[in-house]
Order: sequence, then C-alpha cells, then structure tokens
Amino acid sequence: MPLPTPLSPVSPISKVRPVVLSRIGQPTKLISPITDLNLSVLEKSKQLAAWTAVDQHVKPEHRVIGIGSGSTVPYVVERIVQLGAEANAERVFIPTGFQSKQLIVSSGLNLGDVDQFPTIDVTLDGADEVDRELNCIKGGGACHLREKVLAEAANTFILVADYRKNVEFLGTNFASGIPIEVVPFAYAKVLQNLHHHLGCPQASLRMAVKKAGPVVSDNGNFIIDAPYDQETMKTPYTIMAQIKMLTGVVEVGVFCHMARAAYFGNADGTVTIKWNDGRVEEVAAQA
Ligand SMILES: O=C(CO)[C@H](O)[C@H](O)COP(=O)(O)O
Repeated sequence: MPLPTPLSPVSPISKVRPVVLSRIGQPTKLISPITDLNLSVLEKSKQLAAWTAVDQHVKPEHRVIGIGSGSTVPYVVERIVQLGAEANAERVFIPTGFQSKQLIVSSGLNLGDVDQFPTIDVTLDGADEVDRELNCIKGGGACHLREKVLAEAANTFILVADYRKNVEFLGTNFASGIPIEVVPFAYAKVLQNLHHHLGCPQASLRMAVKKAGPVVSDNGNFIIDAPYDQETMKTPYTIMAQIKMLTGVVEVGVFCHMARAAYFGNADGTVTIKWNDGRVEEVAAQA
C-alpha cells in the first residue's frame, strides 16, 4: 500500500480498512485503558487521556498524523500502534521534535516532516496547562515552535493531559511562566524588554540540567520563561501577541483558539473532555 504523497491533499479513503477499535465516533464511551497495573495514578491518567483521544480522533481515513512532545504523548503512540500494522501502513507520522521523532521511529511507524506534509489530518499533543477556553501553555519541553506549526497545520488539533493541567486560568499550577523561544543572539535584549517593557521582572533564561549553560531547543535556540500574574494570564492572546512582537522572539508557548478539544485523564479513572464550543464531558472508563 502506498504512503500518502508529500505536498498533496490527504489521500482517498477507499483502501482503508476499519480499525479494530470500535469506539470511534462514540464520544461518551471508551475502552478501558488501565491495563498496566504498575502505572502510577498520574501515569494512568495520562494514558487514559491519550487513549481516549486516539480512539475518538484518529479516524480510519486519516493519513497524516502529527505527534507532539512530552510525557503524555508516548501513550498516544502506544494506542496508535495498537491499531495495528495494517491500519498504520498507509499513514505517515510527523514529529514535533527529537523526542517524538525517536518515538515514531522506534515504534515502527512511518516518519515524515511538515515541510513534506504541510496539511495534517490530526495532531495530538500534550500541554502544560489548558484554560476554560482551550487556550494553553506549551513549551515545558522547549518544543513549542514545532508544536505550534503542527497544531496550525492540522485540520484537527487535540490536547491530551493529566488532571493537573485542567485549569480555569493559565498560570494556576504551571508557575514557571510562558516559554519563549528566542534566537541566542537576542536573548539579553528580549529579557530586558520583558523586564522593563512587558511587565515581567521575573523572566529568566532557562538553564539546562546536567549540562552547563542554557537549554538549547531542537532548533538551536534559547528558551526564556516569563511568569505573569493571573490578571495578565486571563487574556492570554494579548500577552502572547505582545511577546511575539519582540525582535528576536521565534515563538511563544501560548496557543490560543487552536485546539478542538482537550482530554484530561482524572485520578478516579474518568476523562474530562473540554470542547472548543464550550461543552464539557465526563466519561468513565469501562472495567
Ligand atoms: O509543550 C510540551 C513540550 O514543549 C509538552 O507537550 C508539554 O510540556 C506537556 O508535557 P507532559 O505531557 O510531559 O505534561
């Protein structure tokens, strides 16, 4: 079976066999994902969110699938692999960075890139926090530039996260601030602008762990973390746009009005689904 043709629209669905899973299109039911008893409650909640999102949004006809970054996304890939080699043979998977590239390759899935496939059927990605309007903070893993490109390229962008990420307003639990990718040459000037002109005196360069010096993104850039007060975070688009206008900023880890839905796994085995039309669903895992 041929892979989708790069730089062409999504290929026809005629050759697609239905996936084994039978829950697609039934948003209030899900297959029990809690199969590994060794997982912690937190890990189970990530798995639950990821599996439910895959079951509901990876459709048999989908050919180009974006794979995000972070610790929840491996469960997305785990579920996709469970769809079977035949279901995935005609698909190509687009990574948001080094981690997801490794994940795609080591899972035996077909690897592509967004410059070959600028239109993506569905992108599934994690989030550091998601507010009631599905605005989110991303970039805890310094991947938000490629993540935003893949979110924008996707016909459907879906967030998957554990219960800690489900908040009313951004900045509630994720205190380190808005991740900002900057070209190395400009980092000091961007910091100065954030401190003195954009009301963020605590903005700082993200330093690496187990490496001397700053975190360097997959794109060779630096990351600044800019913590803002709650009042500012209540209007995330405004602050996102202001930061993005600073010379030297490559991308801001605030995604506004991009996601169709956000899936949060809960500690009690339920999943909360927030939709972009304001609906909130609670679904329970089947035993
Ligand atoms: O934006 C990201 C990386 O840049 C991640 O998606 C985000 O940090 C969430 O990660 P996790 O699933 O580990 O909570």
